[in-house]
Amino acid sequence: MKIAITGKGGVGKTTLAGMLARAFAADGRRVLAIDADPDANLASALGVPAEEGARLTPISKMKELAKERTGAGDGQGSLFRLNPTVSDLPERYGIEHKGVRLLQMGTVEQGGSGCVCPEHTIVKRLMKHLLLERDDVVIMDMEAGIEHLGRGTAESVDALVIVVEPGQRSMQTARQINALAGDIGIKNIFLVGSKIRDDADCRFISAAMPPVSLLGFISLSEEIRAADRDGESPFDGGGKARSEALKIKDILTSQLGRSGPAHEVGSNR
Ligand SMILES: Nc1ncnc2c1ncn2[C@@H]1O[C@H](COP(=O)(O)OP(=O)(O)OP(=O)(O)O)[C@@H](O)[C@H]1O
Repeated sequence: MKIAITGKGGVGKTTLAGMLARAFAADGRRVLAIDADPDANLASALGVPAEEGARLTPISKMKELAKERTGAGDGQGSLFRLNPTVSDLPERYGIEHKGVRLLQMGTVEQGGSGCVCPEHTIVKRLMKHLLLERDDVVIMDMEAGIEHLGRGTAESVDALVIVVEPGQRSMQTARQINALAGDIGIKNIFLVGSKIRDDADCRFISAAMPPVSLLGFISLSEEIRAADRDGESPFDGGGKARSEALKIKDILTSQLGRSGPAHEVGSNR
């Protein structure tokens, strides 16, 4: 099952991605969490201790690896392989925490004149590998947008979860992402309301984007704020945040069970 999480900056994407990853792992699923947002700290949201998280380097920053795998020389415009081997990278460069393997992807700008650098090639190829060839539950924490998903890989995303907070600006971003996602062939698009204070917030979000299925809500909570401060996962707190995340995971699983996955490699167990 491949799940991409996006939404406007600061709405709670990373918090949700971390808790969902932990929720699937708690079910005994093999989970790969991909940090594809340079601003995010998915490691901390997963509860990875800071010193362990510091060991992670974004794949997009591994120049030597990119050179080695693509065979690229030093010179500008030199030729290099466009289909490098990447299947070992999650195990080699990811870290494991409570059943979740975390990989930091980073982003790569395309070169000025539209040229594609070796690092970009590695990231694109790895993304394709994770979406098309891996058997895990893959949870991707993305920037506000879906630039990581090209036409070729977007079709393999089983669910795009757009996180919104109760406000016009995050809903506006959600509508834009929804339109774009439909254009590139993502079939299952869902909404999660985050930082919810009361019933009025729930009603606002429920009414704002009717064609998109709502998976549930994460309450605005002191528990989540304190977990972020202390570098812990709110999933470990055992409070409301955990139960809300488990509920969202169950609804998502049952919704996807109904519509069928976009791409199935094999059994997950
Ligand atoms: N439900 C919540 N209750 C209280 N605080 C929250 C909640 N969700 C997120 N936060 C806090 O809001 C801030 C942003 O959350 P988070 O990093 O998850 O959002 P994001 O959408 O991934 O942000 P970015 O776009 O910057 O990566 C963090 O300080 C986080 O602890």
